Amino acid sequence: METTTIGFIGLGLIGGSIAKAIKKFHPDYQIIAYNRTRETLDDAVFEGIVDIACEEMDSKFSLCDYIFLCATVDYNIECLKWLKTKIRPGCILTDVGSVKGEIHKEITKLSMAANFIGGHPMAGSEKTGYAYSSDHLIENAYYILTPSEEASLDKISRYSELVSSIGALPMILTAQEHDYITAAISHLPHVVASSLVNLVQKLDSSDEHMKSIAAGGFKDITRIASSSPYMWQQICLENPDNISKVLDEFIRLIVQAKYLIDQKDSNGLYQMFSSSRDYRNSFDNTSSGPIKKEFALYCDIVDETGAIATIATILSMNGISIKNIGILHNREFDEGVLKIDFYDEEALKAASEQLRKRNYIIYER
Ligand SMILES: NC(=O)C1=CN([C@@H]2O[C@H](COP(=O)(O)OP(=O)(O)OC[C@H]3O[C@@H](n4cnc5c(N)ncnc54)[C@H](O)[C@@H]3O)[C@@H](O)[C@H]2O)C=CC1
Ligand SMILES: O=C(O)C(=O)Cc1ccc(O)cc1
Repeated sequence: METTTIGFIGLGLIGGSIAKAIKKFHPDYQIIAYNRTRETLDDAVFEGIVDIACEEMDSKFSLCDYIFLCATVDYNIECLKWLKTKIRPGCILTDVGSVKGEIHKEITKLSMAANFIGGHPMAGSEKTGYAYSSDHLIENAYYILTPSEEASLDKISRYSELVSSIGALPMILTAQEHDYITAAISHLPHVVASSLVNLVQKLDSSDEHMKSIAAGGFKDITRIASSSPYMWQQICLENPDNISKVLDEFIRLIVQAKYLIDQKDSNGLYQMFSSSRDYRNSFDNTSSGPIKKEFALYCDIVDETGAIATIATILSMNGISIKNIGILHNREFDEGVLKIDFYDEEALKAASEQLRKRNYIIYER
């Protein structure tokens, strides 16, 4: 039987992560990739992720059963004209872009709808580049599919199966539904995070006290302000109507909050914070979706040199990989604790057991 061949145009955070997940679950699949920076392709070939590296948009893409467009949303669209003459009839052409309406319009214009199923893994980070990609980035994440009207059921079910087989959760939406939903839960938050950071920069004095003191809460809600400016510029340019619509609603809520504060409306303020707390607490944290499942433990440590290294050594001696480690200061843990993130539940359980055995005080939440 012929091997399945999968092409990638753009091999950064998302392209790299999907390629790595495909190689992990389907080591026999052949991967062809083109990326603007050649070193990325060299790294991916060296790691055994990419089998055929292309110097340019190469006619080898005609071999592909699937082609993933994984560059920025504008470039994904730019590639279509070239691909139109190259893809084979049964090829499933897809993208991972954060906006779907524009690419669907172009696909229809170019009469490529029978081959196109839009895709969008709802996972990622503020980092860019292949170096940050990983085979588990999209694990348990919703992976939205927006099939063109002309895409056959066979293609849709084949693509859904591929998505499930690499550990993600396929969900089918129309491009319009997708762009409205992501405007609210992804695009607006990036605009808000960026505006909050710009606000503090504007208000801070020359001694930068605001910047120095900015603590957990501010950093939590502004992490995504460190994302790629070009990527987010392009996303805003492709989904302006939906972003503007949800922004209008957001501005209304901000004006309302200001009014409650100006009026010292204690009931209104309590209502505002309690309704957001209740709704936020009702979010499902078990599939990563926009909120990643965490496998974290919190550990009291004494403030002395080598304390973190000792814990890291205990875990590594027991074959437990750490995803992230750092001191956390917040009200819940007055003294500060060490927060350690793991890749999965098994590692979390094993780590708790090992550390408890050595009399560390562990909190799991
Ligand atoms: N960053 C994130 O968390 C998420 C991003 N997305 C979408 O995924 C797409 C890619 O984003 P990332 O992987 O984060 O970006 P990235 O910057 O890590 O990767 C993009 C890759 O495409 C390559 N590229 C860009 N322009 C090119 C061109 N003209 N020719 C050839 N290669 C080119 C770059 O060299 C880079 O390797 C975007 O469309 C974004 O909307 C979707 C879900 C999450
Ligand atoms: O870093 C985060 O939390 C993100 O929000 C990542 C992200 C960026 C773009 C997307 O289209 C989807 C997810």
